[in-house]
Amino acid sequence: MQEPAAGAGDPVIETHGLAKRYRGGRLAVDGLDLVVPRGSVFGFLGPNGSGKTTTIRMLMGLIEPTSGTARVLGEEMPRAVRRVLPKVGALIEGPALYGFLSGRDNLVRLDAADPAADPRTRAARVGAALDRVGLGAAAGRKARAYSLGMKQRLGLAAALLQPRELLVLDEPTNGLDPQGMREIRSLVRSLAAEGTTVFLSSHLLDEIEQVCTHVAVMARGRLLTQGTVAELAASARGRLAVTTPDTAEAVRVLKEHGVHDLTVTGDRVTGEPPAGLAEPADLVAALVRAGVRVRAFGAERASLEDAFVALTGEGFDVAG
Ligand SMILES: Nc1ncnc2c1ncn2[C@@H]1O[C@H](COP(=O)(O)OP(=O)(O)OP(=O)(O)O)[C@@H](O)[C@H]1O
Repeated sequence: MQEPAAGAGDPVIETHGLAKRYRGGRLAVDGLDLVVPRGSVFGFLGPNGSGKTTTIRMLMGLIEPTSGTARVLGEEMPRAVRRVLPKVGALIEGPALYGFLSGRDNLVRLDAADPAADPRTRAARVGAALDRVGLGAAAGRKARAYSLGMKQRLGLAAALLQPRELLVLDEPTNGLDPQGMREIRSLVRSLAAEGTTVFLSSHLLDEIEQVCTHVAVMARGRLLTQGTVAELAASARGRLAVTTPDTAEAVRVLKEHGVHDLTVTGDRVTGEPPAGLAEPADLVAALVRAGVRVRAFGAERASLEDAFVALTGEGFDVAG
């Protein structure tokens, strides 16, 4: 059978008006238009309950959308699920592992369940996947003795048994300690460097900033924005910060010049610059003219967190 191949420039995931209402519930996903470029590390960011897992389930053909369409690797889901899924490695809601089997035997069992996997090359394939995730030395230990991070890596190894065009990882670092998180992140980076598109959901902003090239932000089932991480961070302007012993006078002068949302912490005054501010140095000159002793002045770098707060008016669980 001729398979319609997705071209190099086509998005790996594209949805139009994708929506899901669970029986008796409100819209868990509401009119989602998502475009995931090939070669990106795409962060799907949103607080718990914002609809990330529901979206991923629809993308993987595990549940039917209530309305709208989803294309994955150029094909309509869930209609083409059997053609698409072999090209996608997915880690959704923790890997299904047998605790009484070793890490290696878990992979052997999964590989054997894949009708397309050649049994003659199984041992080599399993060995390579274990090495890929750094579990080569622990391959003979029973999976129930694995740490959460090791289990997660074993799940990734399962997703990597076959070469994949796309990896879909639902909260891959959830519940991991910082070391486990670092391991998964560095694995994601190296997979991306080899050309695999990675779509990963997370409720952690700094995780997205560290590993992703692109981001889509979800809240209450709706997509707030999507684009490159750099674009989104640039859309939020950084705060101005002045270090001075004359904080009260500094606040007065800054307010006069349109700086708002001013806060004072010790000898530091920070605030939102006015919309039209072209030259922050003019503010320094004004402060100095008013006799404020300026010890330091700077514009803090806008983070993805600033952008998120600007979008939603809400704070965010940054470090997890
Ligand atoms: N099987 C289900 N039946 C009914 N409602 C559901 C079901 N699964 C999820 N929901 C609801 O849909 C909404 C979105 O949930 P979803 O799991 O997609 O969010 P999420 O962003 O992935 O959050 P989390 O990270 O907590 O899984 C929530 O209000 C949730 O309670």
